[in-house]
Amino acid sequence: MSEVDKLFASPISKVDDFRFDDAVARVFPDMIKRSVPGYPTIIESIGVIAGQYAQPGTLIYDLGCSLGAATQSMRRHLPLNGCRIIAVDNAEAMSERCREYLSAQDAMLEEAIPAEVITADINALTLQPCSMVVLNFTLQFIPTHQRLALLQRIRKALLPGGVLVLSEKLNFTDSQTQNALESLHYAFKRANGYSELEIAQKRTAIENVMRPDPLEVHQQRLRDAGFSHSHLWFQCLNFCSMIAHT
Ligand SMILES: Nc1ncnc2c1ncn2[C@@H]1O[C@H](C[S@+](CC[C@H]([NH3+])C(=O)[O-])CC(=O)[O-])[C@@H](O)[C@H]1O
Ligand SMILES: O=C(O)C(=O)Cc1ccccc1
Repeated sequence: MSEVDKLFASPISKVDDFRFDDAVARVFPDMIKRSVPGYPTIIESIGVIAGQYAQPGTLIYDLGCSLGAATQSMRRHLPLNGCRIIAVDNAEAMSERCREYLSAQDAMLEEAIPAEVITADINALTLQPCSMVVLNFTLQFIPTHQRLALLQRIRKALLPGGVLVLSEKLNFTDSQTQNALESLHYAFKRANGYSELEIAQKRTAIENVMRPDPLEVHQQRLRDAGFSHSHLWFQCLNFCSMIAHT
């Protein structure tokens, strides 16, 4: 269903800001796997984390679900325990394809917990009581000044014992660390077949729309949002994932 990402392979006279449009949606599985070190491990582990923390009979949110990779993983790992997943994305190109992928999964799995896809802005969505929320590389696309309010709403919706899985690209305040890990990230992309031109043009496309924070900023913001404890459970180069507890 998915194609090879060649979106930035030819010279572009003026690189536009990155958007989750139809062209991106078509190549997204290939793009994210070749761009985010550790992505397959994170996706698989989100299913394992759901197995540990999703409470029977409750709701799980996958916010900024793209094509629903995290939702699919949770459905592979969770028993039929009365849980239900709501996957949300405001990009129609993504949410429409996400519905198709989940229907294909329905046909593959004999029984899976129900999953519904909503096309909506997660900043405007009323969150119902839930035991787990996934923000897998989504918060970095939310304008910085709106991030705390979103985390506060997630914290309020979570039931006692509930968790947030927050995966993000990281920035480092120490320039030596920043340069070393950024350079290794570009080496990772080259090793996955991206050219210097593709790396440079993609970098220009995302620089105004994706703004990574340092780990300490995330940890303080999670505390400010009311989470009692958060910890890193995964890091590969400048990409990480955290679990925040109610
Ligand atoms: N305000 C918003 N409301 C809803 N969706 C949004 C918003 N802003 C951005 N998005 C959506 O967040 C997703 C970010 S991709 C997530 C990968 C996925 N989680 C995965 O597990 O494969 C990460 C990446 O491409 O690096 C896109 O689909 C956006 O449309
Ligand atoms: O490609 C990059 O450099 C990234 O940081 C990750 C990414 C992956 C998919 C869409 C946008 C950004």
